[in-house]
Amino acid sequence: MRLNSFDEWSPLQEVIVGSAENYVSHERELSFDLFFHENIVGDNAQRTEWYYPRLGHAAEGSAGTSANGDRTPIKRRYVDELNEDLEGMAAVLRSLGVTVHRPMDLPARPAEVRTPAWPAAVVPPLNIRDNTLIAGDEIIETAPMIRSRYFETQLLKPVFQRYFESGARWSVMPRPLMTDASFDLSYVRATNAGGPTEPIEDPRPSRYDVGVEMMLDAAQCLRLGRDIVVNVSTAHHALGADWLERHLAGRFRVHRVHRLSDSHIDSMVLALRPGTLLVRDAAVADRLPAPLRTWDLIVPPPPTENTFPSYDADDLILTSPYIDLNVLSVSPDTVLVNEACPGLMRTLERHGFTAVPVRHRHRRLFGGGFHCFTLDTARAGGAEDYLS
Ligand SMILES: NC(=[NH2+])NCCC[C@H](N)C(=O)O
Repeated sequence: MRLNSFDEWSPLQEVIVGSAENYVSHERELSFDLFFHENIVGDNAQRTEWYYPRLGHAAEGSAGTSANGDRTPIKRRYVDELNEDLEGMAAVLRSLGVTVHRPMDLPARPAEVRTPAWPAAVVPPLNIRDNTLIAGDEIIETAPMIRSRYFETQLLKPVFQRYFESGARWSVMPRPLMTDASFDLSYVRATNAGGPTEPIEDPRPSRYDVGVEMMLDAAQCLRLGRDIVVNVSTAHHALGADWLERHLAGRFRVHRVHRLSDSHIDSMVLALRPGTLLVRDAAVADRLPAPLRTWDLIVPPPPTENTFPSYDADDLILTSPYIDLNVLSVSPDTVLVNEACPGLMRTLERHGFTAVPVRHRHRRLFGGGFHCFTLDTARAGGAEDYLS
């Protein structure tokens, strides 16, 4: 087990696939609403066609959310089917010769954690891409932005420890106190002004307020050998990018992009091989560092509503319909794609890729696709310079 992962496309040797065991509810409180509100506003408010309104009573829940959060239950059928799909994904990866690791499962009893500033529920380690950046031979646990995900990387410890024992570096970005005042609310308030979703409640004062803190998800990053593109939309993201830049100085070049999306960029742009980007829209390239603007762009057909299961009014939709752009490359010419997206598969095949269809039904309910719920820990590529 040697940790080595510098890019998103070179031959995949080892990967962690997330777990949704005992995913019983979403906890609605400021940090959750802020993150998914941003997403739900539509990933980037400048493009109204990317709006997708929050559904059901849960939408009203954010106005009256208690300090400990409002637990919005998730139907057991969805969780069971998601776990079936995760097992199916793992089986496909193994059939392609990839070593698959899994996190510890969340126990069945409702877990709760407490910090000096707040208590929170604990959600399973599903979208493991979000809270850990693998930068070459280093595990970097990023500074979380959602209270119910604060200790999520603890469930990955057995895997991380084995990589560390094999020589990996292992760092943790400073953990935020994550009081309401830790968040820069200006962006989400500006993008919501008069928009279709409810405003974020005023932050509650706390004795632990220290001002805006660094909070940055690894899914805001795109890894390209010795270069890492980082999306920054808020002051708390910018502080996280400052830490990353300082920590990686001399090993990686960090390139900031401004508000490419509200936070995560892996359903906006992915690099499928050197010189080729999969993008939601050709205009995305204009927001990227100059060397990437000359790369070939693959723009799949826009998603259609019948691509997704129909849901009830009380089911919380957590992603845009563009979530299936969130593919996973197992090599520079082979990509795992949601089997419900024949248009995307055909588009990739026209560009010379092998598209491997994999079932993943409820990606909109759990906030992520194939790239989100995997963490590629060993690929063949190295710290190449793809941007010169
Ligand atoms: N690593 C992740 N969880 N990425 C998911 C990004 C989903 C994106 N906000 C969308 O709504 O399409």
